[in-house]
Amino acid sequence: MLLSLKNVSKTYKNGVKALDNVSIDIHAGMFGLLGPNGAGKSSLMRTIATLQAPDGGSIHLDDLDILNNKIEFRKTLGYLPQEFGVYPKMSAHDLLHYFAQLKGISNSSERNAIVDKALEVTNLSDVRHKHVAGYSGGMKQRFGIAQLLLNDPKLIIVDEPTAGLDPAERHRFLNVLREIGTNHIVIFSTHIVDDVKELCTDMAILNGGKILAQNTPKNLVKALSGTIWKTTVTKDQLPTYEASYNIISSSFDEDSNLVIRVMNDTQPAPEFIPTDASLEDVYFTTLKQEQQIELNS
Ligand SMILES: Nc1ncnc2c1ncn2[C@@H]1O[C@H](COP(=O)(O)OP(=O)(O)OP(=O)(O)O)[C@@H](O)[C@H]1O
Repeated sequence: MLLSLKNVSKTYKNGVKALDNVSIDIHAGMFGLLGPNGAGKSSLMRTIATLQAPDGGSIHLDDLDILNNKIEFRKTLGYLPQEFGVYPKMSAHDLLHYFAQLKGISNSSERNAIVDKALEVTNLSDVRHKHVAGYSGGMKQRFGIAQLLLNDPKLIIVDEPTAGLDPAERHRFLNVLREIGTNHIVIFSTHIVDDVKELCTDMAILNGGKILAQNTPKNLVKALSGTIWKTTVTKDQLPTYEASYNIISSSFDEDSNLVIRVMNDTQPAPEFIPTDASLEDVYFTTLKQEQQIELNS
């Protein structure tokens, strides 16, 4: 299974270029689309979901030209938007049966099996008779997944599902995605680096509507190996270090020391010690390099 985008661009009427010549191949498994607010993630998701037309480019799911075969494509698509509707006071069980009927699954034993499976995969079997309207944020997100699993989609698109979830709910939700990611293409957008680190077999970093990097999280981290250094500084020293070194990030450690991380091919100064590269380093250096290219152009 392969989703292939070639030169996909989108400029909104207000002149914002949300997608700038995006070309990317996405295989079965969990694909993480990582980018800051306004990067173009939702625009890309909506475009792949055929909810908005790009100005140019093509998108194929295997041999199917999806932009010219929307109806056929949508039968194989499960899309969970960033914000989805308000639910009526109906139980998850009844609501899923209702949606399954709308999707044309009229045979009741077939429908029972499909609904039971969707509830099981999303870990909602125990709360199937509770009203969805009263569910927590995380349960609602999982219900959204249960709903899109009803028609056994090949491609699942989930737009920033972990935003606003507490750590336990986030963990539960990521586990559900991990389970369905084994036999579907799941594209999942987030601005949380840890989501991608924990979950994805392939990833891309998007900013300014452009794909800045694509690879497995492991390979991206490996590419930075040997170039990341850290040292502790005082708050007063920070501006001097900022002026002299390529600081990727700064944060406080468990002893409340301010630790800076720097990218450099060789040891920047004697006080720096080498440290393992992280996916966060990859994310920040990629965004920073892009910023520098923009400034120099
Ligand atoms: N319908 C629209 N009309 C005009 N501009 C838009 C529209 N939708 C998005 N934009 C702009 O396009 C750019 C990309 O937005 P998009 O929502 O795709 O980014 P995002 O990465 O999903 O961000 P967020 O995480 O904040 O949702 C932003 O500058 C946004 O303001």
